[in-house]
Amino acid sequence: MNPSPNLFLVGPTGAGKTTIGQRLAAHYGLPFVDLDVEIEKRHGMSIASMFEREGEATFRARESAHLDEFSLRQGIVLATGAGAVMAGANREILMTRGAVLMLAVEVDEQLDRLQHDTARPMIAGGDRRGRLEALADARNHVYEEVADLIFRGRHEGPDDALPRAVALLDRHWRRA
Ligand SMILES: Nc1ncnc2c1ncn2[C@@H]1O[C@H](COP(=O)(O)OP(=O)(O)OP(=O)(O)O)[C@@H](O)[C@H]1O
Ligand SMILES: O=C(O)C1=C[C@@H](O)[C@@H](O)[C@H](O)C1
Ligand SMILES: [Mg+2]
Repeated sequence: MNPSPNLFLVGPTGAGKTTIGQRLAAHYGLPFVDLDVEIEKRHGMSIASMFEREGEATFRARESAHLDEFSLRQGIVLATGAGAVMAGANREILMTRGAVLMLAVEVDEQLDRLQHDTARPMIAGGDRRGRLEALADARNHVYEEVADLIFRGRHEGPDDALPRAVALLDRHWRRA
């Protein structure tokens, strides 16, 4: 049972916010919202094209507006984009409108999971490891700051991760 109005997922790219978020929503019988997907649908273009054509600042403004709009719903599982926590206004929304679950993942595991990915502008170009390490240095402490609980990803598939995440949430909600 979920006594929180919403469940927000934060964490680095490739941590599983989309994949595990969808499965958690199905498990708890709640609607799932992926902020990145909603922004793409609303503006009719991929995030990669948005970065290229309109710039990151435009994307960030849309990300904040969408987070504000969707987080006012009750009883949803919402996956944020990996950079959403970097804006103070977004952190305030996340911390006041639901429970925040951080999905944590090591850079080696991110590299493994995203080895075939070409859609993520923040890690496009060369030196993917260097980019992921720099993002981890800048962001991991911020995810931890907003999180009510932290799920640590391992080298396992989503089918094995899901029951561990459910157990963590159930323990948290039993205590709440
Ligand atoms: N244990 C696991 N947990 C989550 N995802 C996994 C796991 N193992 C493999 N994957 C794979 O990792 C890939 C990245 O996951 P996903 O797209 O859910 O990350 P994300 O956190 O939503 O990233 P982004 O912030 O870039 O949207 C997917 O292809 C997913 O199937
Ligand atoms: O790491 C980031 O800042 C981003 C992650 C994705 O989820 C998208 O929100 C976008 O590509 C930006
Ligand atoms: Mg995602």
